[in-house]
Amino acid sequence: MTTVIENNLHSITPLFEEIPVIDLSSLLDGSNEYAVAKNIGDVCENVGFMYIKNHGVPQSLIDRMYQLSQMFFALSLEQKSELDIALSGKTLRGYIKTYAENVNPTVTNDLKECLDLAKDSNGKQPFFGTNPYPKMLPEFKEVYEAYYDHMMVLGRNLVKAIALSLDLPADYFEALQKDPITIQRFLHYPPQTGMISEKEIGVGEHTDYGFLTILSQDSIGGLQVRNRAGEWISAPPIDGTFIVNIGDLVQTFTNDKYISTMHRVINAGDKDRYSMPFFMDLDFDAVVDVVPTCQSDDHPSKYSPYTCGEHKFSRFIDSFPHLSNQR
Ligand SMILES: O=C(O)CCC(=O)C(=O)O
Ligand SMILES: [Fe+2]
Repeated sequence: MTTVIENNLHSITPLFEEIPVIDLSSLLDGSNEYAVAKNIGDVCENVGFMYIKNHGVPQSLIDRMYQLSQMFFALSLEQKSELDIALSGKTLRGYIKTYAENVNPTVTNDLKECLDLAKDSNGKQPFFGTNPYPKMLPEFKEVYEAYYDHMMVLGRNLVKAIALSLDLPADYFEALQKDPITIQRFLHYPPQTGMISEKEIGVGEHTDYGFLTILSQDSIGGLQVRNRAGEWISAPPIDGTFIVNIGDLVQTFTNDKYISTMHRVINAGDKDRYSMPFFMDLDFDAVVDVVPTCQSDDHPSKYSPYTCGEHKFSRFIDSFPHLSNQR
């Protein structure tokens, strides 16, 4: 079948410098943290999206995680539904079937299915609790936990770099991230052929509403990012990299100096696409408020402080029908 994509869904192949590739080696080995941090700061100011390489996560572990993710999505709907997110109450973990979560619900039905996991804990607040695992895939838990630990280490290093880039102490955000809300999401986008309109694409346009997102995407492509000129540009896969973007919380912390950039996914073609975004936020009760280096008498704070957990939970209430009684 021929695929026809509506005009407003086209994207431009970017110049390389539009979504830069940042080498993390000298951040991770401590040899030149500040230079990498400044680089990251420039990107956060001008693009909001970057590729990172030499990130320290073993490729063999990433590959194994993809295999298990694909095996999970290949299970029957009945088997996947044993992990339905609605069964997890406020811990917000488990399987989200196609069209069950839409990030831009008035415009787009999201053609994707997800599995959301985090870290096992006995916390009582929303987002904290234990993971449901697919019992058909006994290896899943072990591989997942190793992968999650790596994402957490990488996340903390990137957060340190963001602090340094803002001329704050390297540990500035650590006090707000003792036991942060995190979500490791697994995504499956079925291919789309025929006439594609904004009414149904992989993920509708949105900004991420947390602090930091570290995304692994497979080799299929389909992620689009809106640049500062308002054009949609492709963020094609690059071997050995993750894509990092900052979310709404960083935009608040920096008084809009760093931008939380709009993006969307369209999997036009004939192959299934898989991706694995890791969302790193703050402690449930951490207060999100403009940092001292991003406000002054001439440039006062544009935001009233709010807590990370309440903000995030309210966004989830809007997205998940099983939470509608929490409004
Ligand atoms: O799958 C992707 O490439 C991006 C997914 C995304 O934007 C999200 O889950 O917030
Ligand atoms: Fe996103």
